[in-house]
Amino acid sequence: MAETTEAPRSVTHLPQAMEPRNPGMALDMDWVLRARANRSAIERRAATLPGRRSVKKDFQAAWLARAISCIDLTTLSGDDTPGRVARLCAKAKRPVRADLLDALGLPDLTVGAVCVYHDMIAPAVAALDGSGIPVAAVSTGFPAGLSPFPLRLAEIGESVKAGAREIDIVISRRLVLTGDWQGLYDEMRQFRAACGEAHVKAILATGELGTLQNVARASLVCMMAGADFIKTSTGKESVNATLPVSLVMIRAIRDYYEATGYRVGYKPAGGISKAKDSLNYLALIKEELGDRWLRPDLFRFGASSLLGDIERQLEHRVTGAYSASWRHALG
Ligand SMILES: O=C[C@H](O)COP(=O)(O)O
Repeated sequence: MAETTEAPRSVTHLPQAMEPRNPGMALDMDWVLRARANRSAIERRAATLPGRRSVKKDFQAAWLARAISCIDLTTLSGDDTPGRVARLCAKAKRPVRADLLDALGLPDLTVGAVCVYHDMIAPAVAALDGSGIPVAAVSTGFPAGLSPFPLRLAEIGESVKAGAREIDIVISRRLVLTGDWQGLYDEMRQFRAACGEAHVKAILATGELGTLQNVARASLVCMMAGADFIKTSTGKESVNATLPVSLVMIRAIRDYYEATGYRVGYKPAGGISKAKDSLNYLALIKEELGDRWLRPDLFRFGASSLLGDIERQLEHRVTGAYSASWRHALG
């Protein structure tokens, strides 16, 4: 089994994004229709990743810290309250106990963002004030994206006004399922325009797109329409982030970068709850896209419970014992 032999370069205090924003381009239908995905080859490659790559024990804590810095710490529940969001934000600012960081020789760190529904933006912005951690809001009739189009655009505007610096939109899956690439492009263009300065993550809901070829094409169309990030899932589909889907999406990101010079970010989301899984995703990104993408301006995990497991693993490295998972609620 190959091991990644290096520590991640600088765990925290990562330089702020200097990346020029993807402006998008005209819809290139030939390119979209050329995009294919060979399911069996992709599944084979994804299946061998965990066996081929492992992070050397000495560097595991640093890689787990890197994973934390890339988490969009998320709560998307009908019973969210300002109190729960404030507790989540406290965790976002101090995701790992100071004594553990000291023992592991890790500097202070925070998560990448806090991700909430519209009504929870204000309490999140208040709780994160002065921390530099952005609030991301899910939008456009999340999770199904089937509310009237003008309302979906208005929702984006309201969330930006409320202080969200990142907007996670859901695409209309039917546009993909019917091959209406122009319709998807136009929709995404308008979502991007409504976001203004806020960065836009396009949620493809890959578990509902039918084929990996559709995932590849939808990824390209959203990037052509100006997505800053492409994101797998809402977390509410029956199949959410997977390694094969990720391989398809990050190869689309690589193709887009090679053709345009613009780096688009990647966010796997939904069902990523184990520290070990987060290391597999980081290894995949490192192999396919390189180190530049292993920073929070270009990579995020959408996750509600991953942080808790990472903290348990870090604690285990210090104390030799695992604590009960209930001690790591909220994250
Ligand atoms: O975008 C984030 C997802 O909704 C979180 O999903 P999860 O609760 O399965 O971690």
